[in-house]
Amino acid sequence: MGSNGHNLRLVVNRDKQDSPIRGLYLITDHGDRLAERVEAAIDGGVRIVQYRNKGKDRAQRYAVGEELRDLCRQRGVIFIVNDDLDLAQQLKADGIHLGQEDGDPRIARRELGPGKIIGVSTHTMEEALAAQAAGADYIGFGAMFPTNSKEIEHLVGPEGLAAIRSRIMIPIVAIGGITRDNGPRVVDAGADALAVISAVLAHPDPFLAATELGLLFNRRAAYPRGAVLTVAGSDSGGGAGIQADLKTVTLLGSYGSSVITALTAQNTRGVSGIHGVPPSFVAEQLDAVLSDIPVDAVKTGMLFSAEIIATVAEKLAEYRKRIVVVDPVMVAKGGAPLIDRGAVNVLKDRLMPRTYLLTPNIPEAERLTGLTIVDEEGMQEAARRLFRLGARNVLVKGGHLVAGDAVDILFDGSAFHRFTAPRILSKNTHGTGCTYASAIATYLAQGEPLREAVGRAKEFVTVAIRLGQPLGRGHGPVNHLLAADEVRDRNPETENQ
Ligand SMILES: Cc1ncc(COP(=O)(O)OP(=O)(O)O)c(N)n1
Ligand SMILES: Cc1ncsc1CCOP(=O)(O)O
Ligand SMILES: [Mg+2]
Repeated sequence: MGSNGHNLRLVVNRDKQDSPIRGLYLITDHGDRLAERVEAAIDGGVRIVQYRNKGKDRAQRYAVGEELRDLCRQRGVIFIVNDDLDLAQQLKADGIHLGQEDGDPRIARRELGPGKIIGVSTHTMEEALAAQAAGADYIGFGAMFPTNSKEIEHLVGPEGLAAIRSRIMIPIVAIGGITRDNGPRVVDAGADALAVISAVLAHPDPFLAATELGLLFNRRAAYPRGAVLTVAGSDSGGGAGIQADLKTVTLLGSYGSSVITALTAQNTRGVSGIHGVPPSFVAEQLDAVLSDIPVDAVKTGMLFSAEIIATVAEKLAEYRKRIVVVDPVMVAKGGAPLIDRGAVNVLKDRLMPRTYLLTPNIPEAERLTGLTIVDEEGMQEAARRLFRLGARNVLVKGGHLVAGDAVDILFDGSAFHRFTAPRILSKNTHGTGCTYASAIATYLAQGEPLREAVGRAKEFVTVAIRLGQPLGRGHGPVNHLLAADEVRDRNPETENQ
């Protein structure tokens, strides 16, 4: 029976376009709680598991393999055994992965039959061509980067993969030292799948680690690439709220959907009225979107009330959405409060622990931490405190500081990263925060690692402010359209992938 739990013969099409060998490919380690960690990784998006056990105890190897095989079958995940042909046959695995010293793929094909998957480790063009000629269904190719998981003799790098890409018609599975941060180079070099051990199985949260790595494959998807859900209020004036969010997401190349938390009667001069949406209807909107649309990133803006914040936190947990950018909107540009008093504590207690990136401005950071922030040192302390409250990453935006460049500070739990841009003196800045957070969510959904996503979003929002529209008699909106054109022109290579 195939790993999808049916009696369907797994017909492996060797053309890479139709092959199931794509995306995130997990290789097992020898650590404790292996099945538990593998299951979390599968829930996070792993679609191929390679059981790699170098132990001497054959019974133990079989027992662990059986448990993993059953898990993969239950979840419709391909189960491949490393090196050992007998073990692969005993476990009725979906395939085998052979090293250069592990036997002839032609013999493996004869033993396993046409419906099984055969992968071969390769390190050079010659080895890759030979494996392809021998009938391999895919090749492993590496190592991409240095790794502690195995003694490696060949460090070929993404450049080595790019060099063989045009001559290899079967899937290329890149391997060796791959992480969320260096993975884009490997995907951009042409890898069909990323094989990892430690980036996922040594991570304290394998679900999140697999989710982050899985997003990298959106880098090559057709436009609109990546899907972003905004959960925010409606700004009737069109400059902020879900209107700004959907303009940003769409113009930067992703698919945007929206859940509305409040209706505001608003223009460039301020907010004249607010109607909160019943929390039950916010829940209904979230169910409608998250039960159907494959949302890669969620961005939250105005959440209005404690009940709505609790509802959003519950639904993010229910649908296991972890790439969540929370823009803690509290006060409108004109000074109107956009959140009720009790809601701030609920945001800290219920939503921040589910936040991938929190993007407070100075006043919002002060309200959330009780600090008074007058300089970058104060921004760093606020970021640390907000990280300790549960936000996985914190971006404190320095636009409200009066002196010097517009500096934002990103804290990822271990290091600070500065993002600077010339301060632009303009009154047409309505929607800046919404636009910045939505741009970050969009770039994350498109497979940019966090620092790159923040850097590109900072560039986009800075241009949008510079080109802001003198619309209305108050604070005009930032210019999403011309800013998207300008940043696209500056980064043409990202548009052609
Ligand atoms: C997908 C993939 N690529 C390469 C390897 C390495 O396999 P091998 O060369 O057999 O080395 P060991 O894994 O046996 O140490 C792999 N396992 N998977
Ligand atoms: C099995 C293997 N083959 C080449 S590198 C490697 C180890 C990959 O592990 P990690 O993803 O932790 O670098
Ligand atoms: Mg081997």
